[in-house]
Amino acid sequence: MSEQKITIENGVLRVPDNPIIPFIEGDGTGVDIWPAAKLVLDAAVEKAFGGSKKIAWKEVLAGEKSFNASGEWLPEETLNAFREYLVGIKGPLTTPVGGGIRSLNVALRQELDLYACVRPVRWFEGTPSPVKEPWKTDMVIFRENTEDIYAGIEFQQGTADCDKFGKLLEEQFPARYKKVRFPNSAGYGIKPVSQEGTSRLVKSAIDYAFEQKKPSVTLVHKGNIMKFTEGAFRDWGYEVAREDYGATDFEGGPWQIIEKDGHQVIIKDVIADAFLQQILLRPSEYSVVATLNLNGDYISDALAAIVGGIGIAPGANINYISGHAIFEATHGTAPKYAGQDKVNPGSVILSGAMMLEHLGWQKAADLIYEGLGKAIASKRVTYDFERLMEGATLLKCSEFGEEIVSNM
Ligand SMILES: NC(=O)C1=CN([C@@H]2O[C@H](COP(=O)(O)OP(=O)(O)OC[C@H]3O[C@@H](n4cnc5c(N)ncnc54)[C@H](OP(=O)(O)O)[C@@H]3O)[C@@H](O)[C@H]2O)C=CC1
Ligand SMILES: O=C(O)CCC(=O)C(=O)O
Ligand SMILES: [Mg+2]
Repeated sequence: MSEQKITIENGVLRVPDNPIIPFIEGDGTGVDIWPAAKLVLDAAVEKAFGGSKKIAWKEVLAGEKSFNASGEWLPEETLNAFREYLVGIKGPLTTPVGGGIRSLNVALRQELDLYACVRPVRWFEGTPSPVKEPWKTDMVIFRENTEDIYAGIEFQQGTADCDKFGKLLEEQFPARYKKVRFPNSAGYGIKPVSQEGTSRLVKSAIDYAFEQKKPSVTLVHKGNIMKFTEGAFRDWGYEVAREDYGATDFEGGPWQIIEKDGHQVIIKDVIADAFLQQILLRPSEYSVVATLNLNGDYISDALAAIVGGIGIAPGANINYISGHAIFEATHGTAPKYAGQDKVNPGSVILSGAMMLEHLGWQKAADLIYEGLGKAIASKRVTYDFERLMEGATLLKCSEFGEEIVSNM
């Protein structure tokens, strides 16, 4: 078997039996999680395909490991590897609050134009949950990944640039400038939201809903307040449903309905704050969720908490057109646990299972779901679950990986 690149032809991935897959170990708990995840992914592929398929892992550096080695946080070589090999996976990377480097996670998404952050939220039987009926939460978040305030256009209070920007506002847009409550001590952030960015994200959510036979796509926004960004997201979302999918008014509108190949998908919308209470009160009304970058960040952690926490919340950053994808957990580096072989490796493992599905290696992904499900059901779990379960056995991060493998 020779190591080969994954390629894309006419929008279809061509996956060799021994694909080269770049990975970033990650900062903080990355050193604990990555080896456990690799063990599980390799074992699942081996078991599913009896040795006829195998991932050729290629380590690429980013974050603290890279900075210590070369003085660079995100080397061009790493970006080029993800560009060249199309599909990769990563552990979490640190982002300092306030000053310092901007998020490397966000930079990777922007550099590769990975416009859809796809985060499925499902409950595994036996997982401890703060709600009474966690099985009713079964959603997939499509978070716009390249725009919104994550574009990083900010002006720091007290700098010459900030003064210049304030002056521009004052001179060119005096009525709006008057609305700035404390102009002499304000910093500013800009929130770009475009029709192109919205349309491609909402399309990927609608396509997914048809592929997976889901009943609805809900556009989550705060369009009552931010009319020309969040409100425009809603309007453009409905527009793409009508213009690209032939959607028609549902019960008089603005909700829409699309019918295709014997399946119906309702396109609806909800304001973000109402949505955050409804996911606790009426979760079964929501299925696929399309939303902007910041809303999606908040919503993914909130939904993860309902089904067991960010320790088992997976994700993928995908450009459905170019074929580029980087799979990664929803959680961060959890620095207080770094190097303790303690945290739950489930998020990166399930992100890896999503990657295997993306490669068309469903059999291997299913083995991971089976192994993880059985490990949780037998109450042999890491600290985050053990502390909430009665009669559970506490496992280390590495032991939980081994437990999944032995349950495949
Ligand atoms: N995509 C990425 O790489 C991301 C990176 N980050 C970065 O990570 C750093 C730390 O961020 P922070 O806000 O503390 O968020 P984290 O997600 O790292 O941690 C918050 C809490 O979540 C729980 N948690 C996190 N990971 C796991 C796990 N694997 N298993 C079980 N529980 C887990 C822990 O809860 P408890 O204390 O209850 O045990 C932890 O204290 C920051 O630099 C941030 O910018 C953040 C999010 C995503
Ligand atoms: O990049 C970061 O530090 C945070 C990213 C994040 O919170 C997320 O991807 O959910
Ligand atoms: Mg987040």
